[in-house]
Amino acid sequence: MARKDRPAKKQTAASRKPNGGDKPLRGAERSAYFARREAAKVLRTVLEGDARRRAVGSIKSLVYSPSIRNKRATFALVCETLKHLPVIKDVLRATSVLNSKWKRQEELLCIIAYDILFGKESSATGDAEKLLLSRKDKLRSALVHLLEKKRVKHIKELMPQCKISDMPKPRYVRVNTLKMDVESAILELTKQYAVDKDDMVPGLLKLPPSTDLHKHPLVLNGSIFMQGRASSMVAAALEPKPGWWVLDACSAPGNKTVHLAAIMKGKGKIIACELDKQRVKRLEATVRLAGATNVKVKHEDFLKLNPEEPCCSKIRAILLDPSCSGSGTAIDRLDHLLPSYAADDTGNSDRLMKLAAFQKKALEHAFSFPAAERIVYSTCSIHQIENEDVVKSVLPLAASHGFQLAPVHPQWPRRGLPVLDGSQHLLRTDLVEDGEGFFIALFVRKADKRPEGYAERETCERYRSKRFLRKKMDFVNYFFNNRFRMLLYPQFRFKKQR
Ligand SMILES: C[S@@+](CC[C@H](N)C(=O)[O-])C[C@H]1O[C@@H](n2cnc3c(N)ncnc32)[C@H](O)[C@@H]1O
Repeated sequence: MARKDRPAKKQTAASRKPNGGDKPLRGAERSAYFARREAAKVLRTVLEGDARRRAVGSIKSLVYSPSIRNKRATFALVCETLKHLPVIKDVLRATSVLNSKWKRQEELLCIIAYDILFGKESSATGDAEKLLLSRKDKLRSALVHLLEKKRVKHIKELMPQCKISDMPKPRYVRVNTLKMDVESAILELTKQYAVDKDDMVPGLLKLPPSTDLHKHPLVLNGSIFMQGRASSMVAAALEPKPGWWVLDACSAPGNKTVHLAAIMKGKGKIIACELDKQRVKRLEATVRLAGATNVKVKHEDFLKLNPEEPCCSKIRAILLDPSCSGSGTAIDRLDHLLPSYAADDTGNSDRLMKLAAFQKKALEHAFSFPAAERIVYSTCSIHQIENEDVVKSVLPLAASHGFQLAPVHPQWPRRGLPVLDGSQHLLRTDLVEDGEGFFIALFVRKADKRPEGYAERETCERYRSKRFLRKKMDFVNYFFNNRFRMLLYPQFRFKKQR
């Protein structure tokens, strides 16, 4: 093919030569240049999603997508820039850098400004770098001026949200006893790590902070699940018995569903209800991976499940872990670095009130399941409005169905906020002390408070199964008593049997 006929090579960010392409960049310089551009792209997606309160993905998932080449450097740049973002924006505003031409590349300028002000100074490899480096002194004096104005000595004093995230947090894994026993899992994991058994949840193991198990064979084959301590307390608090019918009302991605299946030793039935179609796929994948054959996935709105339907009327335990603000796990997802986090922090935003209204409705619906004896309500939120307030608002209805609050993991030291009767039964985990903020409430219905119909139905079921057994025994006795006659006179077989 003649040279001029060859299709032009598609230019990617990495193949394009920065700085007009006259001088090739050295290795480190080149990777820093591209990491800044990749970080700017991720930062833009994250901030746009946050502004619309519709994240395309978490920071981690965006950085770890295949299109990002330099993942470590990009991740560090995005996180550090986000931590310093309000300060960086103030400095850029004070130095009038963000004119109409550069406004369109605001995220890139923020990344470079971070490097100049707090990181390693950028090399003058691109136009944006050249612009900010030419104003380096102005940027630095604007920062000094800002600190003086806010009456702080160090920039860290302006970033209280970063103190929590710097604390090391142990890695917890839950052994999936449907596939592997706890001792074998410990034996395997201790080949590489220091492993301790958790004293709260059976089968939960504690490993050193920042242990990376994402590619560990036991994780990949579903023998262990990377699940936090507080999250693992939820299914354990429900204590369903093997053989029960159980409902996981809002179940994707299914971590608690498969924990329930393990507690029930794979016996009985779990109905895993999920509204969101995409998340149903993740739920199904989790169930498959765990080998939880007694789980039936239902793509449905929990609020529309009819408690009188045959499958629902048998349900004896309900786990309700509805959508919530996620403020208790925001640190893991790095949400605390986002601008919207500060807005929600007051605990009274519109969004929180809408979530609380849904949570209340869902909990009220759970009480209407006729055979339900135990209901666990949980959130990964630190806000009272989603936790104690929801529980308090449903107490009269709960009582009218014969439910009352019961202690959740009584040995745990942190309990509910004292804003309702029975708050000592509620469980809270603390964002700082425990590294995550969860809330768990357990409602138990006394046997004598079950609706009349249920007691009758149960008696009826018991009666039916007894009658079936009796019939079976009659047949066996008949066969045994008449075996010789049957062999000699084939026409005699079953003649007399009704
Ligand atoms: C906090 S997550 C559940 C996490 C899950 N329990 C686990 O541990 O893996 C809440 C889930 O409820 C689902 N959801 C929200 N509203 C629902 C509804 N009305 N009916 C069923 N599922 C719902 C959401 O799509 C989301 O997947």
